[in-house]
Amino acid sequence: MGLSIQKVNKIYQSGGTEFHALNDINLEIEIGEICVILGPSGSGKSTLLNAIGGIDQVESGSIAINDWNVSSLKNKQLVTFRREMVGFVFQMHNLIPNLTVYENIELAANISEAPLKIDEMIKAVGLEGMADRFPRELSGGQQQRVSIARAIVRKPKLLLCDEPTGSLDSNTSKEILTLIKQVNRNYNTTILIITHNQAISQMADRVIKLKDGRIDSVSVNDTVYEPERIEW
Ligand SMILES: Nc1ncnc2c1ncn2[C@@H]1O[C@H](COP(=O)(O)OP(=O)(O)OP(=O)(O)O)[C@@H](O)[C@H]1O
Repeated sequence: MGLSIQKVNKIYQSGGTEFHALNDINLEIEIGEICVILGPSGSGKSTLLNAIGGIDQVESGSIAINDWNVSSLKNKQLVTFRREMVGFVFQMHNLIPNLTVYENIELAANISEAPLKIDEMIKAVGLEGMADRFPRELSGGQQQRVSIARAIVRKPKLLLCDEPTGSLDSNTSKEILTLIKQVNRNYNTTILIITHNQAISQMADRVIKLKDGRIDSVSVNDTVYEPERIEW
């Protein structure tokens, strides 16, 4: 099945005027794909990601993920959908400052019926020995590792990343992308990555370009690079 988006429209109302942030978006993404979403600022990337993740409602059209018809879910079902299906990673990782690494991940694990083991998560993201540190005691890249652990501890089918390397240098970015690739491999997680960095599309199976709230192009890569081999 995978992700199927049909004729999706999103309109924002502000100050009495309407703004069409998404216009007739159609898109098919297969399970286990890494998909990069590119486009200028304001082209609708975050709006699309938030609609897919059930954070935002759309005006019309349908968004279906496996057996979930996201666009028709109501409040309580949306919460269940997000809890069972989706992990989010943002540029600003939104870790809770007065909780340790372990506790930040635990908080996410607690809302799942069968989470992965927190210690194993910490190891998997390369933070062994740092479980008791607070976010302020970590580098930006390490904080992003925690946010990835937090997103995947619930074993989401879909990992939605909004500028996950936006505030990181190129080497740290490659490490984080390598980690995201490992998540994709180990759990067959479908991954969507929003980025301004065209280079990141080298690791994608599918590249979507948005422009003015419309799909400008969709391409499928013949050659998919390992993140460490990306030419930055
Ligand atoms: N809550 C809102 N109310 C009104 N307009 C909004 C709202 N959220 C977003 N928009 C507008 O919708 C358009 C798309 O925004 P969106 O954040 O999806 O773009 P983006 O491609 O992710 O941009 P960026 O790369 O700068 O993050 C923008 O013009 C934005 O100003």
